[in-house]
Amino acid sequence: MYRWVRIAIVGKYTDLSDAYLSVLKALFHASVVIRKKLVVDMVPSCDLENTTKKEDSRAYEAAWKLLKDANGVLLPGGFGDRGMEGMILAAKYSRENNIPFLGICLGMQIAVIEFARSVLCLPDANSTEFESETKHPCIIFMPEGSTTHMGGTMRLGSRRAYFHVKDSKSARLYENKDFVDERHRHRYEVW
Ligand SMILES: NC(=O)CC[C@H](N)C(=O)O
Repeated sequence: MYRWVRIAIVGKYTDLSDAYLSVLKALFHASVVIRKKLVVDMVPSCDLENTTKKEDSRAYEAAWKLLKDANGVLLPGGFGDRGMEGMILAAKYSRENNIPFLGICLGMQIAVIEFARSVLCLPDANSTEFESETKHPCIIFMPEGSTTHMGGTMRLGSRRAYFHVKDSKSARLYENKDFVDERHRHRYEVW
């Protein structure tokens, strides 16, 4: 048993202290339940990328060390393509090394893109948020949204999601209920 639990949050807003406040609070509550001292390392996703390796090798090494020292990796939400490839690298590293991983919002979409690229052998797989003409769109703009209006196109607030696979890991987390109502805040979804 470790006394500590080290979680790496790999995101693009790591400079903004309150950007991931709710995630930090949730991690803290979870650490109390499992009686471990929580250590959170903020890893700027851009720093995991090859461009940083060339431009600032110390930042690159530091980011990878934090990722490799983590007991768990959390990819939080976000918008736009900056730092996206670094998040994909973090998802790939976690999957290939069996590191407990949680992707929230954008983080979950990133995990889907990474799986499509690495496991389904679709190297061009992407979200249309980052590459509108991608050959293999696996995250797409939601049909109920509008491509022309920026305001009011977000799926916001409570939405019902049904579990199609009984006794899956996520269903078990919700005590095998038939559905859950969770808060949403996004424009894109898994195809
Ligand atoms: N909340 C989020 O992380 C948003 C994810 C993604 N940018 C979308 O709009 O779907």
